[in-house]
Amino acid sequence: MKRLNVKEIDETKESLLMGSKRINFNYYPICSNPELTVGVGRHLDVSTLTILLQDDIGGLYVQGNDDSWVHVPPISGSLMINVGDALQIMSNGQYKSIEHHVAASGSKNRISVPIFVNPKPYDMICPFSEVLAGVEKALYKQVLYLDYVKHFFRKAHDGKNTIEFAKVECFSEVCEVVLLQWK
Ligand SMILES: O=C(O)CCC(=O)C(=O)O
Ligand SMILES: [Fe+2]
Repeated sequence: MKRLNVKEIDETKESLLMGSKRINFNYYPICSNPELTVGVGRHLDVSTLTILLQDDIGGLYVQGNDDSWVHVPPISGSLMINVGDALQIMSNGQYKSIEHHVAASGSKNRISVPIFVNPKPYDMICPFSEVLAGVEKALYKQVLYLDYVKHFFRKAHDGKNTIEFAKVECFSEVCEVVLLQWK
């Protein structure tokens, strides 16, 4: 992961990047009016990375640059890999989690089984000291990963707003985070 500026993934970083995994089973029943239905509302994943084996049905949309939705081409057997919020935080925004939503299909039932690769629940996450080297400020503060996940599940799917929870709000907090990193 070049943009994390780390040469080696040691045990601590391994735990932070991939210390726990979670699997979802999503079932989208066939729907005669898919445009009138919410499959999964717009959201960001809280993971480091999300891995999803694709089928040939489709329905996953990711946010494009100009606020448009781009349909992920359903290439059966391919892996879709999404960056999640935890990696955005730990990379100080060098990797961006991507907003997405899912629409039901008008012709087929669909099951999706995303694998979420996450920090451990009791890991404190914040931008890696390596990414902060030479950088003016930390964009995100230290948060307990479990608190972040709880915050996510407390809110309805609400697009980009989940990551606001970890944003540094004032300058003194920036200094604190940077100092902690250098100790
Ligand atoms: O069903 C999909 O294609 C993606 C599901 C999803 O975004 C999720 O479970 O977080
Ligand atoms: Fe998702």
